[in-house]
Order: sequence, then structure tokens, then C-alpha cells
Amino acid sequence: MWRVARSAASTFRRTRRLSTAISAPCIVHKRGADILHDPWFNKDTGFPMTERDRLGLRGLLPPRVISFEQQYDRFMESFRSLEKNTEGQPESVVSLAKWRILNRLHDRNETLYYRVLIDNIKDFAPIIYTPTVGLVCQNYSGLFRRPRGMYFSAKDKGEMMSMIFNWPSTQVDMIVLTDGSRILGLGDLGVQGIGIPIGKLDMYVAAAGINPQRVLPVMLDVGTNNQKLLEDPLYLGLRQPRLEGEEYLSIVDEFVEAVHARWPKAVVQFEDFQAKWAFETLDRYRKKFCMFNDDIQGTAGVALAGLLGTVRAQGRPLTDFANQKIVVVGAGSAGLGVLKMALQAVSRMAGPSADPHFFLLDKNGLITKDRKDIDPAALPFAKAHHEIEGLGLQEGAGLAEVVKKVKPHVLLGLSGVGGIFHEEVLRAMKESDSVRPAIFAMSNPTNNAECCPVDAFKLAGEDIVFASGSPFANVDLGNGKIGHVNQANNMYLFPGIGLGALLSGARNISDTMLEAAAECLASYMSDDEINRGILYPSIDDIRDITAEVGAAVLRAAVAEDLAEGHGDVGVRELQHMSKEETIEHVRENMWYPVYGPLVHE
Ligand SMILES: NC(=O)C1=CN([C@@H]2O[C@H](COP(=O)(O)OP(=O)(O)OC[C@H]3O[C@@H](n4cnc5c(N)ncnc54)[C@H](O)[C@@H]3O)[C@@H](O)[C@H]2O)C=CC1
Ligand SMILES: CC(=O)C(=O)O
Ligand SMILES: [Mg+2]
Repeated sequence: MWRVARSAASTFRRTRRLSTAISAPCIVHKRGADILHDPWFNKDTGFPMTERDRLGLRGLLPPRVISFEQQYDRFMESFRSLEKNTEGQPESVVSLAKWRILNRLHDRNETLYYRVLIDNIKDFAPIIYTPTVGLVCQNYSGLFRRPRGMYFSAKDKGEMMSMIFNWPSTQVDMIVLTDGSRILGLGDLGVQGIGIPIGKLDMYVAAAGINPQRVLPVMLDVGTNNQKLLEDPLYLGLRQPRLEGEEYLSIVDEFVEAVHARWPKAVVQFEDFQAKWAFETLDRYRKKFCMFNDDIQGTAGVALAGLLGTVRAQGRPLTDFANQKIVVVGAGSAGLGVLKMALQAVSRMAGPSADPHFFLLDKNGLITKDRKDIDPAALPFAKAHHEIEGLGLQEGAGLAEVVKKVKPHVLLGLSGVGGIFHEEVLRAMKESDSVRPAIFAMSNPTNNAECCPVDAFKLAGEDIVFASGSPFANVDLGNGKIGHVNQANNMYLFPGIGLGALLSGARNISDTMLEAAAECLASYMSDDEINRGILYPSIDDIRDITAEVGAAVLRAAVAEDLAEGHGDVGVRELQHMSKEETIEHVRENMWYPVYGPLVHE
């Protein structure tokens, strides 16, 4: 069950390993300029003379050989000068300029790109991931220079089984798939949503050490209902309304079959699908192959780990989670996923007859059993009349009224609506029944956060525990005190879920595996950190936490008899590994960017 222990010290913390680390030779089927134009193999000026001779590169590069470390420093220098030169310019201009310089490196030399990303993950995650990735998706058609990933459109019906063989890599381990229908809190962005699978897979490479030659970002373009995009002459996607019903599902089915025909053991992460398709596809496929929905399941685990942290921050035993009053704002894929997992945790702690104190609101206010046309997925969390009449609440009550009357321990936003935790709501949280009220403004990107931390600490009090989905700076509370800002983002779990599923060779991803991931994250923080309001590890430790989460998921898959083994490591071997050996096994399987010798075949 839920433990509270500090894990072994980080071994991955901001290590700049020697570029001379020994790496197995890599076979290339190209020569000359073709290699320079292939970011998987390109080393730019870093090709040693022997390799230049071997691969027909002599004369195609300036004569001096530059070391990997020099190339690294040169890139970081240009990045820092860009920061300096763009000082004072609007934030969106600066963010896009930073994204461009990183993207150019990504397009040119993946080894160097992933090395700078891993070593500077805290600075670069906000560029390749939320919030800047949202801006990139919004401007995708204008920013487009060259494709990345694969695009399957409604016009490709009947062709996908052969199209999948157009992907140049022989092996794919990890796929992130979107239909672009709900990109962060930015709505339907159609084909432009491809930026999200790309950003998520960058996090897979950086955090989980998945080999970048084995990842595949995928856009399933079934049209868009975004009128502005349909009218934009530069829009790069299908100019038609979204497919619905069976027509829609037949496209997803065909894609899924094609993927599994070519790579039967690939793990598929569904990302940023609108709620109805997020739930429907999860139900449809989760027992059939190794997939999960990050917004429903990854978010749930991260939120639950944070919620358990807030119980500890109140100085209460974890079992007190069953008594926490939690108001969740947003009844979509993320909000419902969180409540479902929280309900399972309460049932485990207090028994199946437990009566959790959850309150759920959507755009029409408090959801009760009186709601007409209630979403069946929200029904288990809808309040009965007798549960709220004592509080003077009724169907559709507004957020401020609910917070004033419930005095919740936790206010958690997954609504996608920026600023919805306004002054009246935040002041009401000051009257919470908790000694450390918790405010989770989890919507992305930054402008869609339900509130900003400065307002939260100012209006709800300095004792709050605060988390947001996108990164914000800590708040200076004066008198030398700091209001800690946590980043409650599924990035702490999805890389470990995917990696653990992959290395176990799991047939599918069970609730037990997901619970193991959440439990691992929850138990990662020390009491001292929790008391200081720190609920999640620093993103600098993302490889370390991912190794532990991956091992927890792998062990859960083995224990549940879902594992089939991976590569030359069979189930029996996995079964005999201790917890520490499993963590080590996961670490050893993480790819790390170094220039290995290239051999032409
Ligand atoms: N921090 C994290 O790791 C994650 C954050 N998110 C964020 O959560 C947000 C929602 O995502 P989904 O649940 O997938 O979206 P969704 O579209 O499925 O659900 C949004 C929900 O918010 C409700 N809502 C809209 N306006 C509201 C209002 N004024 N008051 C109360 N409720 C309102 C809607 O009725 C709906 O129930 C997005 O901004 C997304 O970026 C999602 C997944 C992970
Ligand atoms: C973080 C994430 O998955 C989202 O905002 O949709
Ligand atoms: Mg998402």
C-alpha cells in the first residue's frame, strides 16, 4: 500500500557524462551527403577523419573535427545569446525563437539535441513541452518547415496497412497518437495538434531514455470543427468537418491494426482526444493491446500522488485521504480520470462502502443526480439531494458558492478555463477546513491555468499547498519565505508507464500497473519536502523518477501475469529480479545520447 519512504539517491542528476562513453557501432545504409542530412546519424563537424573516409564524407565538411563537448558548448552559447538578444521582447516571440533554435537542432542532429535536452531539462521542457508547445501547435501551419512523425488522414482509409511501412525505422517501441481534437486547453487544433505527440515523445526520450529512432509521433487527421482553421488558406490538414460515430472509429481501428501488424509490441499512448473519444477508445482497446490514455490515466496518477502529498502536508496519516473534501472543477477526460482513481484509492483505504467527499463541477456548475442528460461517466460522482441539502447546495451551484459552503481541503481545476479560480473563490479557500488548503490549477498551457500562484498565495493564504499544470516560478512571500510552486503534470508518470509497459512486454496496461506508478511517485518525496509544500520531485530528477516508476510498473505487470518479456529478457528473468535489480535493469535499458561509431553496410 501507500508508503512514505525516500528513494535511493539520484544517479542521473544532471550528469554530463563523458562523450567518450563506449557505444556499440551503428549500421548505416547510407553514405556521404545522405548521412549529413539524416538527423539520426549526423554528427555535423564531429565526424572523426576515419569515419569521414569510411562513409565518403571527406571534403563534405570543414576540415577541423570538433568534439561533442565543443559542439554542445557552442549550441548552449548560441542559446544563451538568443536569450540575451530577445530580452524585453514579448514572451510569445521569445518562446517561439527558443523553440525554433531547438527545433533546428532536432532536425539536424538528434544526438546533440537530446543531449542538450537531457542536461537542461528544467530550462528546455517549457519550450518543447507545455506551455510553448501549445503556441507551436497554434502556429503550426506557419512554422512548418519539414514533417516529423506520420500523418494518417480520413482520405487514407484502406491504405494504412501499407502506409505504416513507409516509416523508415525498422523497430518502433513507443507511439503517441492524437486526433488533435482537444489540444491542451486550446480546443480543436486539427492537424496542428501533431506538436503534442512530438513534445510528449521528446519527454519519452529525455525522461525514459527511449531510443529516438524507435519513437513515432502520429496525427490521425479526421478533419476539424475549428472554423478558423478551415478558412485558413495555410492550414495543412483535411478541410472537412470531423468524422463522427462509426466512420470515426473505423479510421482509428484501421490505424491500430496497421500499427500492430508491423510492431505488435509497440506501446501506444492516446493523447489529447476530446473526452467522448478518449473514453470510448480507452474502453475499446485497453484489453486488446498495450495502450493507455495519458489524459485520463497518466493525469489521474499524478494528481493522486499530489493529493496524498497534501494529506501528509496536513500532518495526517494517508488513510485520512478518505475524509478529504475535494472539489474538482472540470468533468472531462482529465477530471473524471482523477476522480475515478481517487475513488479506487479511497475504497482500498476505507473499504468498498467508503463514502468519499468529492464534489464535481462542469461548465453548468455542481453536478448532481438531478442533472438532465448527465454524462454516464460523471454519474458515480454526482451528488444526491440528501448529500448536499444540509450544505444548502443544489444542482448547478456555482464554484464560489460550492467552495464557501463545502470549505474543501482541496480545490482542483481541470477545466481548461484560465482564471476561473478568481478572487472570491480563492478568498473562500482561506476558510477551508484544512490547515494546509491545497489548490491545484492543473489546466494547460499557462493562460489556461485556473489561477496563478501569486494570486493563490496572496488570497488563499501563505499556508496553502499549490500546484499548476504548466511551470510557474516560486512565489516570494517576504520575510525570507517561499511559496513553493509544484508542477502537477502527467510528465511525471507517462514516461515511466510507457517504459515499464515496454520492458515488461505487457499484453495490456492494467489499473494495478497504473496504481503502482502513482504509488511510486507518491512515496518519492521526503517528509521534509512535503512539509515545505513540495509534492513532486524537481524535473531535473525526471530520469531517476522515471526509472523508479518504470520499475514499479514492470513489477506490477509481472505480478499480475501480464508480462511477456522484452528483447532477450524473458518473464522468468523479470520474475527473479528484486526491486533494486528491476530499477537497475530499467536504468540500463535507457538510451543515452553519445556519438557511436557508424559502420556502412
Ligand atoms: N496537468 C496535467 O497533467 C493535465 C492537464 N490537463 C488540462 O486539463 C484541461 C481539461 O482537459 P480535459 O479534461 O481533457 O478536457 P475536456 O474538454 O474533456 O473537459 C473540460 C471540462 O471542463 C468543464 N468546464 C468548461 N468550462 C467550465 C467552467 N467555466 N466551469 C467549470 N467547468 C468548466 C467542461 O464542462 C468539461 O467538463 C486542459 O486544459 C488540459 O490541458 C489535461 C491532462 C493533464
Ligand atoms: C499535460 C497534458 O497532457 C495536457 O494538458 O493535456
Ligand atoms: Mg494531454
